[in-house]
Amino acid sequence: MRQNKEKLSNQAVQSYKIKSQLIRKLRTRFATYGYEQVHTPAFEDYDTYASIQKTVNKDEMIKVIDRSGKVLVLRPDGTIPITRLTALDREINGSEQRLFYIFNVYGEQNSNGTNKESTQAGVELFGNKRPEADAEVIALAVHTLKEIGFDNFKLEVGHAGFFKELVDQANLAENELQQLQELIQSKNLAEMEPFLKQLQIRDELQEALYAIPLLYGNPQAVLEETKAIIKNERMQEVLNNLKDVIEVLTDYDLLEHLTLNLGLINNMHYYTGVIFQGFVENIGKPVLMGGRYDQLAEQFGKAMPAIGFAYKVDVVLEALKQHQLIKDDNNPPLQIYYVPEERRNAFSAAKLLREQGYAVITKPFAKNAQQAGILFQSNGRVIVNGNEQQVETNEELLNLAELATGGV
Ligand SMILES: N[C@@H](Cc1c[nH]c[nH+]1)C(=O)O
Repeated sequence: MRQNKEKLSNQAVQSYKIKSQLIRKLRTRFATYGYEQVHTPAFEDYDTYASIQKTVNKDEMIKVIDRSGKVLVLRPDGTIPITRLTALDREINGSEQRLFYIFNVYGEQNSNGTNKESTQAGVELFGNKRPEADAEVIALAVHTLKEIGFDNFKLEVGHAGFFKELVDQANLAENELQQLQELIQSKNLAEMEPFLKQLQIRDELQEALYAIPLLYGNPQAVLEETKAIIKNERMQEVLNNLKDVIEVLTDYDLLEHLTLNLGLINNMHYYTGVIFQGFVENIGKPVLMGGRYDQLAEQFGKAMPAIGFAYKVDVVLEALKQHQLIKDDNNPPLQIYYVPEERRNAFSAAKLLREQGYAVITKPFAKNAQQAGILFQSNGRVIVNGNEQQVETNEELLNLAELATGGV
């Protein structure tokens, strides 16, 4: 029973608390897989950013001008700065690096265009291009998704190379490619058929593209179906790679959470291998995205394979709210009231309780004010929940504090 439990009326306090609990959970789990936290500045040099290929769309970046007239950009993504940090570190030479970050990214494209700032919590594993590395990172994504509390979630796994190989053969114009991606992403087969018909491409290629949205479901079954549309050696390699990763993942015992989706297309342009997205029930957008990007580090002068993912923390919070998974475990601070002669005693009691981890607010007693908590009154006794009590020892004080806050 929590007698003095008032709902925290302050929305900002409440939502920040929930956000920090989530972040704490992710941070702890990332660390238990051997990942170490790093940070990079929010401001990046625009010129460096603009010169990187396969980065974020320049129009979507938020630019700022400093006093000297230099154009800066607010980091639109976590992977690029972390890759640069790692690539430029001279002490890192081919050795594996497991890093994680929790920071904000900025852009014009975030959440329906209004919210330009969003929090990401991500991991990056550098220096390992084996399927075991892909599986480790995917397993960490699933582990954290489970831990956050969602019952029903799916991790969709695909491959950046698969779609790319097929469309490379089709020689499409930029706008055609864009349209095709959208049709595949929305699995819009009805519109896809006429769209593919009017493209000037071989029948066989049309059929393969039409099949992509259907290559979705149980990993083993999809791997089997995909064999039928393999067009060249490169596509075979992609399929073999996926098969290897799925095989390692089998030993993590989490196949039930995996869906193979060969129509998966991630927004970032740097992906070169396995890609994946985490979805929870009834939320239309992914809560996390990730994949392998083996060529990004080369742009900073070091060849370094890499794979990682990032949670869109704000989307997770939205999902938690919708799934009513937010536990109301707010304990409002304990209030200690005092009459003037008892102020010293009240302060010393508050100090002791704070040292024990209680949140305590002290206030002069006002007659008609609401007084849930402990009142230090003039005769050396206290009133808790309307009952007068004796308090002489520290132990008695702790018992009273427990009584006043509802205890456990
Ligand atoms: N930076 C990617 C996620 C990611 C992290 N590592 C690899 N991919 C994104 O914002 O979508």
